[in-house]
Amino acid sequence: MSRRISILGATGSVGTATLDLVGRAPEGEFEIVALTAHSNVKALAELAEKFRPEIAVIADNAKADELADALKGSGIETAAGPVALVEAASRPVDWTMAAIVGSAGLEPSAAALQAGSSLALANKECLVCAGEYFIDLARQRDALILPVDSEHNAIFQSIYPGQDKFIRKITLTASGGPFRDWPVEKMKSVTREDALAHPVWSMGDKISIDSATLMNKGLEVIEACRLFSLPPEQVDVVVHRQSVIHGLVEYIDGSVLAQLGSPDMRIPIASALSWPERIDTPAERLDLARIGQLDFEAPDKQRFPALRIAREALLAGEGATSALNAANEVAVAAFLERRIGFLDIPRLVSDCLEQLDADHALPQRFNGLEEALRVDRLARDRVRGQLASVSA
Ligand SMILES: NC(=O)C1=CN([C@@H]2O[C@H](COP(=O)(O)OP(=O)(O)OC[C@H]3O[C@@H](n4cnc5c(N)ncnc54)[C@H](OP(=O)(O)O)[C@@H]3O)[C@@H](O)[C@H]2O)C=CC1
Ligand SMILES: CC(=O)[C@@H](O)[C@H](O)COP(=O)(O)O
Ligand SMILES: [Mn+2]
Repeated sequence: MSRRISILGATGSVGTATLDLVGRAPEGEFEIVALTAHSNVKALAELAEKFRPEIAVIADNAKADELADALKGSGIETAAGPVALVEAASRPVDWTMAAIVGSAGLEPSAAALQAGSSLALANKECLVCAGEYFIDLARQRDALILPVDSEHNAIFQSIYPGQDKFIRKITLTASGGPFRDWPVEKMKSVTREDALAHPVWSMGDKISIDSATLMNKGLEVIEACRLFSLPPEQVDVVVHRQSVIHGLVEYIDGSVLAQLGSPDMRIPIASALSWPERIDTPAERLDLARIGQLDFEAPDKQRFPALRIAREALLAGEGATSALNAANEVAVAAFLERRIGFLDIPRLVSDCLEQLDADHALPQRFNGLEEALRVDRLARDRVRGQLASVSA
């Protein structure tokens, strides 16, 4: 009996890694319902021709005709625009990979859960922006959220069934990013290319910049608190440059269980795709003797303020974490467009949060997705205003 699956963000780093695994599965194992992208029609059409989904959706309305032309005569339905994206994500499937980047993934990922699909959640922004909503929705729909973010998948694999109540703390590892050994003076003038050169993982642009500022780890602390229902003080971060250990769970008896693996996203994706079973992957196997040494150090809060800013937002509640994420997305995009410096990213985020907090615009907890999206828009407008004044 084949499993019906959809991949939201099919053309991205996680999306293509997911399809690599799907392509290695036995014939008939999976029936692909929807593949989606934002604007990369060529890549989406090529994937659609290869994997034969029911529907291929491009989120950018302006690309509707280009996609329809690219798949003309293929027998594959095409659609465009945010409404079509949510519709496609709502189609009844057993399993959905949520691999759209940013808060753009909120509505389609929620639609998949609403339709009762298991949600393989790579899109950490869903939980950063509206974590309580997603957790409640999964409970209401009796749907599973399977963490794909490598650290959270590691924690998920290390929690023995029924023993979550015995957890003393969890630890997320961080590679430290490309600037882990750089003096702050040198960090002032890093280029887009420097920041995208992640020392360990090959990822999409946005998360690569987040890893360089350590905002990724801040987002992951928020993601972990909401996913595993833990208070911030029970979620630790340690810089571990080899990124061999991805996450650790310390229990009240002193036992620490961890998940290790080579830095290949196909391992956590496979874990979510096959759970509660396991499947083979082409990921390189660990050779600890060759690796030789594993290093650990505390994150440097002076050079990397983003982790502290994220933890402060977490304590302030969902309004602050949604605004943090939105402000960060706008600032990262501005850096990638070479409009601001690298160290401006955390500063813009912090300034935006201070302003919105002063305006009492940030609720402690959202009543629904619409409220989260309203705060998202508010924060984006605020940072765009700051950027306009900087570049004026
Ligand atoms: N890459 C990794 O190793 C990891 C990623 N993650 C998380 O997974 C998610 C995806 O990351 P990653 O694969 O690196 O991202 P990529 O940038 O590589 O891919 C993003 C995907 O989302 C699509 N997309 C972008 N913007 C929109 C939009 N506005 N509406 C609809 N679709 C959109 C892109 O389409 P198009 O190609 O047309 O632009 C692409 O398919 C992120 O939330 C990230 O934090 C978590 C852990 C590891
Ligand atoms: C692969 C993955 O899960 C990424 O989130 C990765 O962890 C980013 O690297 P950092 O540990 O440097 O943030
Ligand atoms: Mn991660």
